[in-house]
Amino acid sequence: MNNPNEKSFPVSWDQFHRDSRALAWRLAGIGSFDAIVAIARGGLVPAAIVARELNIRTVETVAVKSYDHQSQSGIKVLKEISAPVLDLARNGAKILIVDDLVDTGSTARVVREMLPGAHFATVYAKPKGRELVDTFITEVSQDTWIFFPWDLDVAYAAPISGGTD
Ligand SMILES: O=P(O)(O)OC[C@H]1O[C@H](OP(=O)(O)OP(=O)(O)O)[C@H](O)[C@@H]1O
Ligand code: HPA
Ligand SMILES: [Mg+2]
Repeated sequence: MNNPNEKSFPVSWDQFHRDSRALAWRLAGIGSFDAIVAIARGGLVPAAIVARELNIRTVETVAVKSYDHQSQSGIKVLKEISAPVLDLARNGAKILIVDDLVDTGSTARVVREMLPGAHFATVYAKPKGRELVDTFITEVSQDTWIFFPWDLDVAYAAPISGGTD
């Protein structure tokens, strides 16, 4: 569904840390949260940064797989939200769901159904999924693939002119 992606948006660790901190600043202005549910795996890193900044100690995971490399496959929930955290939500606790990005919105839709009253936050958003997110930092176009720092390595880059250096 996202292939081929015409543009690429590589994100360094430094940039990702800054953007995740910016997300935490924005969330701090919205209210307080009792627990975070990170959507593993991509949501684990921003969730750790947001948890540190907002001093949230209860951090739960839900594992959802929707992509094989850049191709969207069927959505699979590999680990559900634990009963104690679902109970917290039922008893009125404020839950913050964190993911790295929303693309088509399939993952967000599935996790929102699990926690209907929760606040959904991502660092990046693409237009198709944007409406499913309450708070995000940076929007990129739908035909852009975001490369996260944990998927990258330092490598030679050919000169823009196309020649050799
Ligand atoms: O809005 P969508 O079209 O659902 O795409 C967004 C989801 O896709 C990626 O996860 P992925 O399924 O690749 O698993 P991962 O987090 O383990 O890398 C990303 O981390 C989001 O969770
Ligand atoms: O643009 C993306 N980058 C990384 N993972 C993704 N999963 C869905 N879209 C993306
Ligand atoms: Mg993910």
